[in-house]
Amino acid sequence: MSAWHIGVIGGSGLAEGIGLENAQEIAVESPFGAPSSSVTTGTLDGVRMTFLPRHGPGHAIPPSDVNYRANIDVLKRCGVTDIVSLSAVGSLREEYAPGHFVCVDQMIDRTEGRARSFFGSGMVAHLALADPVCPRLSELLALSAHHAGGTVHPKGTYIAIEGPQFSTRAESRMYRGWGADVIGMTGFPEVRLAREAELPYAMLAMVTDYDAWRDEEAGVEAHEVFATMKANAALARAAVRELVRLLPEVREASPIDRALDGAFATAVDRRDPALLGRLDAVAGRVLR
Ligand SMILES: CSC[C@H]1O[C@H](OP(=O)(O)O)[C@H](O)[C@@H]1O
Ligand SMILES: Nc1ncnc2[nH]cnc12
Repeated sequence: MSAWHIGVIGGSGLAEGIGLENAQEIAVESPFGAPSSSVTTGTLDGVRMTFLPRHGPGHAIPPSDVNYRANIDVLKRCGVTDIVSLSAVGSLREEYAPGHFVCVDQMIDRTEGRARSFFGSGMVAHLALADPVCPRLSELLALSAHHAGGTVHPKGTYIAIEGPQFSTRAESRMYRGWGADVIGMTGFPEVRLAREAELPYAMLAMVTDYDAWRDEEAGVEAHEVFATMKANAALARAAVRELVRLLPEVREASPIDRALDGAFATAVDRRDPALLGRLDAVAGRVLR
């Protein structure tokens, strides 16, 4: 049992932050390179919160160039216990309309060539990812978004594409056929890395468009995403404020807090000391 410390990763249209009290901006270094930005740390209703804009100040970093490893490492170094991702998504279902929230529960990875693990040669780790999202945090998030006045879908399968271009109609229809409900460009490898860092992760996805699968309509364009996000950013911030009110006073342990237990394949005498050094925050609990 411990205190909550929620890390919020703000996506498109949410770089300005979530209105923290006693806010302090801190530049935190990571052995995995430069994070998207300095973090803003503070409180909301007495709960410790740390905010990081995924695409950096002024949205200068595209999805393929976000240093997801540094971002997660930095949040871990700040003492974050759980991560909430705020993300703009396209909808692949008629009933998930622009302006609605989706609390994603399953995810499909179509990204390419992004650094997707903190581990590697000299320290091999295999973690379970059958349920990529933390059910406890995701349920609380769905309730918070509902309390904030949003229309919320408590489940949905998210597919991450490499981007930066949006999908063709054929791709969009194929993803529907695969069972995906919403589409974005940033959920992977973020969710993989959060799990490796033993941080429960939930995504509050905000539907901004219908992607490209509807025959009678033009495909999504970026200005549509930005306009919908602008209109709904206040609702997303309100959902985060509601989340803080709904959190149980004490944080019960989650199985994800121990995700690295039993995950290491590499014999102790074959481990790479340089890599182990970089893992001081992410895997500090087990390697100390
Ligand atoms: C601006 S349209 C595409 C852009 O929006 C989403 O970003 P985020 O997930 O950070 O909210 C999507 O993944 C793309 O990066
Ligand atoms: N249609 C879409 N495809 C990929 N990422 C998105 N982010 C918002 N809308 C999107």
